[in-house]
Amino acid sequence: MALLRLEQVTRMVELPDAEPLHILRGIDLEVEVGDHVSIVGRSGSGKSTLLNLLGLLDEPSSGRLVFDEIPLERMRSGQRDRRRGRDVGFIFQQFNLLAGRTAIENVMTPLLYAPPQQFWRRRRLAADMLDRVGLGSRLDALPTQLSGGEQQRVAIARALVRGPRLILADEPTGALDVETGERVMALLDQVAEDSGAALITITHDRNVASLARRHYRLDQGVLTPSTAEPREPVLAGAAAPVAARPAAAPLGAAPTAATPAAPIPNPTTAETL
Ligand SMILES: Nc1ncnc2c1ncn2[C@@H]1O[C@H](COP(=O)(O)OP(=O)(O)OP(=O)(O)O)[C@@H](O)[C@H]1O
Repeated sequence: MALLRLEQVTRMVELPDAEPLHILRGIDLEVEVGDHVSIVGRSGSGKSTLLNLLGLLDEPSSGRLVFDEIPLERMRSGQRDRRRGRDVGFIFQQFNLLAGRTAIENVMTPLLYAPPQQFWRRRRLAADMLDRVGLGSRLDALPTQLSGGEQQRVAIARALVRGPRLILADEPTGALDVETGERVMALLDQVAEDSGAALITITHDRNVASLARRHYRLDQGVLTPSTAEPREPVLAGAAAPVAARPAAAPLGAAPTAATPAAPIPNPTTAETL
């Protein structure tokens, strides 16, 4: 089933005393439930602009965007905000964790609208999610006490705690070294798949892109399907090459056949919080 469909979507901005700037041109994209899509593009190709549309943060200048069978133009802004809060999880290059808040407090943030009496339930959901990304023993660590890879795993837990149907990862490994980035990406791919979420990874890193099942290239606002580019050779001392779906076990709590995954918080449960 198509979770997200873009049909001939454009995005244009009017500039004072200049020609309009056509940032996105006739974008067609369909993302299924459980899909993993990579979008690769150079700086200035329109990636952030596209991400804002995919995340229901912005509207197309023309064309149609349909989320979960509902055309964007038929959603009122409050409905769109609720959809975004409930169904879309964002992961950014710079983690964007709240300084001075512990790992578990950060992961609980998307659940904060819940009534105060549900505090322990929210805490349990957040703790389960942190356990799932291998940080079950670091619940009370502050961001400054965590490595870059660990901070990104907290950000992944935060993005997934409400059981979103779509995860948008914008250069998710951009602030990490090659080895840590590959392991974090493998984990993200795995938890997204386990929770049945669609994952769209926007990146300039072809190794990160190679994990996706479908590949696109964005060039001057034009999106075209592409094949996976060959992976970069791995430098001496860096991580061993990973397969298309590498095991994330070294991170700690990733599932294996012998040790099944901790349950992903049930979206419907999280939704009712
Ligand atoms: N509101 C705006 N007004 C004017 N120009 C804009 C606006 N938004 C984006 N642009 C321009 O549109 C182009 C695409 O911007 P966008 O931020 O989407 O690129 P990007 O691929 O995300 O780049 P990067 O990888 O460097 O972040 C850029 O040339 C940018 O300067």
